[in-house]
Amino acid sequence: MTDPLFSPAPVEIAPGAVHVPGWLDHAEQRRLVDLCRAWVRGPGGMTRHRTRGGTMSVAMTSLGWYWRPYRYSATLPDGTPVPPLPPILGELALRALKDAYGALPDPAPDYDVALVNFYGAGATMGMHQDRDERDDAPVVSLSLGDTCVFRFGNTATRTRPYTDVELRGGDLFVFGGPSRLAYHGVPRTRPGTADPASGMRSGRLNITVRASGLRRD
Ligand SMILES: O=C(O)CCC(=O)C(=O)O
Ligand SMILES: [Fe+2]
Repeated sequence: MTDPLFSPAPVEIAPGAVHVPGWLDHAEQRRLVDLCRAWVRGPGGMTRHRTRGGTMSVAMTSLGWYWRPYRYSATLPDGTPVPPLPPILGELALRALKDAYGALPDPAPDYDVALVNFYGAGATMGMHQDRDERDDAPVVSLSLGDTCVFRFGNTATRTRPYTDVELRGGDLFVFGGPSRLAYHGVPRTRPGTADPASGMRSGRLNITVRASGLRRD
């Protein structure tokens, strides 16, 4: 993606919230899909957490820190330490900021956690804020597999005004600055839309990379 003529163009959805369609090429998508398969087989496994709204339809694994509603911990439920964030995700997050915003903030954020979400057919995610981090670094979201409707709202309410964006496999979405605490959710996915060249036959994966602002001591 170095030729500017072929670079995907960022689209600003709200101040600080940027969608970059087609950000990851097929090889990068396949690499991430393979890594996700390995990560979900890792010590943290995949969990459908119970939240205030009931059991989530999305199955999740955490990397770097363990997330469960509504906090991060340095250990897994069995008491073992959470392995550090895979370096490739920190590197992708910084590249994402450069491409979405045109520049890297100084100092560069210290990304240390990622949540990997798997959406099978019918899975959705209700409107919520990502507010368990103590660092206001932008959230970097990577989508793989099936297309979804990503609803990006405002910081005051779970309801309108919001913008519905189609996120396809390979798309990047970054939200920071005035949009960092905007409500957002996934009201639906579009089963069967995954490009087989991405290495995904069905379902949707989403990886959000975040800076927890927490210290392990
Ligand atoms: O699946 C998505 O695109 C969004 C996921 C999300 O909002 C989250 O993990 O907090
Ligand atoms: Fe979120």
